[in-house]
Amino acid sequence: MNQQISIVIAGPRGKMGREAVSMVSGTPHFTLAAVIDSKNAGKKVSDLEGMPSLDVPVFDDAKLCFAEIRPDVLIDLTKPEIGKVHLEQALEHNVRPVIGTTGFSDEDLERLQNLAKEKELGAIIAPNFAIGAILMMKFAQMASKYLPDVEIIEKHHDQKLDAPSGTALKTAQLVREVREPKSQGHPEEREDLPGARGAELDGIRIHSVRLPGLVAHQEVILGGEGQTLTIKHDSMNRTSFMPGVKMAVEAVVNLDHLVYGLENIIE
Ligand SMILES: NC(=O)C1=CN([C@@H]2O[C@H](COP(=O)(O)OP(=O)(O)OC[C@H]3O[C@@H](n4cnc5c(N)ncnc54)[C@H](OP(=O)(O)O)[C@@H]3O)[C@@H](O)[C@H]2O)C=CC1
Ligand SMILES: O=C(O)C1=N[C@H](C(=O)O)C[C@H](O)C1
Repeated sequence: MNQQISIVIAGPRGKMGREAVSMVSGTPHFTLAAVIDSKNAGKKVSDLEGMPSLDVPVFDDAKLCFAEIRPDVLIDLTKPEIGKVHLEQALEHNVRPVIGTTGFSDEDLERLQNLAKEKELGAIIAPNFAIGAILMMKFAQMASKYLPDVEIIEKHHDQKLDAPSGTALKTAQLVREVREPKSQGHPEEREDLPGARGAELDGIRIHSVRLPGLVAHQEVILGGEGQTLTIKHDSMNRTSFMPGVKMAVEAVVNLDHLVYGLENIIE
């Protein structure tokens, strides 16, 4: 029988938060214990516009919420500067965080990894919860051993705050693990318009597109002599992320350290 897991969601009115509220409240062994919403303290989820009729309290302060509710897991789907703070506060209150919020630097990750280690508490930071996107990243890593010239094009809706996307960064980090840093393109190439060659991580170029109409899409293009390989993933809607969120919640309760990337859970 599945273990009953008590969950708090931060960012419930957001595009991802709404999907998460629906997934958690519809999963028999999950209990939605509270939500964290900085604008609606003291209300119930059922008072929030367009939300399901749930008698679940709304807190504006994460620390207060964790102290009063004592949930097993926090799901954070807010924005970069808030996600980091919530993760730390969750660990301080012995709550295991599942963080979908993107925009973490290498320094942030190291600090948070150390904090989870000190507390011997599970935590997951997942730049992308979609199983197809995780496979796309793994396939790109495998392919870059043989075709080490790699460029990433990520395309998102125009409400996205962070660039490059967490997925593009994670892809570049996975590629970096298996290939030497290298300079791509002509050694004497120049940018006649700054930014024309995109952002760069150890020589891997990342190009970020933001347009209305898009959801979340990424292509990894690898080039070799006389050939290219394109690995592409598209999320058409945000329900595509929910099986991964569910999997992360089920996994984090059995972890005693921070895991960065769901590829470490599905293997
Ligand atoms: N890992 C993954 O697979 C995915 C990750 N993401 C990431 O998830 C995050 C959210 O994305 P998305 O839902 O599209 O964004 P939205 O802007 O739609 O939602 C963000 C929500 O966070 C809320 N928020 C802001 N500050 C706080 C706070 N202090 N406490 C509680 N809630 C707060 C906002 O509320 P308000 O209206 O009050 O500002 C808003 O409702 C982003 O970082 C995005 O990159 C997105 C999709 C998939
Ligand atoms: O903001 C989004 O929408 C998404 N953010 C994540 C990212 O930065 O990679 C995951 C997905 O691409 C959607």
